[in-house]
Amino acid sequence: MRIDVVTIFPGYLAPLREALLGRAIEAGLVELGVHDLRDWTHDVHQAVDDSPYGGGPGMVMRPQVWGEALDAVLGEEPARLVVPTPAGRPFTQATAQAWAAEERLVFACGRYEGIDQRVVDAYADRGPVDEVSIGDYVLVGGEVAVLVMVEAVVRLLPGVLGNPVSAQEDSFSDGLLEGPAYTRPVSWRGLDVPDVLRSGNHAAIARWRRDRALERTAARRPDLLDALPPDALDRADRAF
Ligand SMILES: COc1ccc2nc(C(=O)O)sc2c1
Repeated sequence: MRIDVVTIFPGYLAPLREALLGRAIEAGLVELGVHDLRDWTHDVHQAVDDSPYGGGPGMVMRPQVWGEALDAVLGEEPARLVVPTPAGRPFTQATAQAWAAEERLVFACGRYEGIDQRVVDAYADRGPVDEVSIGDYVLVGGEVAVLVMVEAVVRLLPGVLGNPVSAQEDSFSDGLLEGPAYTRPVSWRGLDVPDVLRSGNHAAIARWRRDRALERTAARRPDLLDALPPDALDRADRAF
C-alpha cells in the first residue's frame, strides 16, 4: 500500500515514521509520502486560504492550490482520496478494514474552515472520495485524524502486527469491546488476577472473556450490541 498525505503542516505527520508504523515503512510493507501544500502556491505569501463566499467566520482553503497539489500527488494511478472533516461519515473499524485492501490512499488535510467543496466534487469524477470524521468532536485540522486513520489501517496490513491474531481479537473485530487484560504479578496492591485466567481451562477462559466483553459492551456501548447480526450471539451469550 502507498499512502500520501497533503498538508500545510508536514511535521504533524512525523509520528507516522515512529515505532510500529515506522518499522512497517522500513520493511516495505507500506510507502508513505508527506507533501507540503504550499509547494503548489505561486505567490510570495504562499496563500492557501481566502475569505468564504456568503460571509461567516474563518477562512476557506483555495481550490486552485488543492487542485494543483492533488493532480501532482494523485498522478494517473488510481487511489482513494480521503478528506477528514467534522461533517464526514464516521470512520470505524469497518472503514479501516475496507481501506486496508486499497492499493493507494491519499489524504487531504484541511485547516481553517475546511477545503472549498469543489475540490471534493471535482475529484469525485476521478475516483472514490471519502469525507470522514474520527468522532463527534471538532479538531483544528485534518492531520490528527489522519494519524488515527493511518494507524488503524496500517496495523491491519499483513506482516505489520507481530501476531496477526491480535487484529482478529481486538475491540470491534467481533462487534464487541475487548474485555479486561491482566499480566504478572498475580496480586498487586491487594487486587488479584481472576482465578479462571490461571486455571489452564481454555474453554472456561474463553467463556469468561466473552462474558466480560459482553458485559463491558452492554455497559459502555449498547449501540454495538444492537448492531450485531442476529446470529452473532450464541445461546451461552444470550444466557449471559
Ligand atoms: C479544517 O479541517 C478539519 C477541521 C476539523 C476536523 N475535525 C475532524 C474530526 O474527525 O473530528 S476532521 C477535521 C478537519
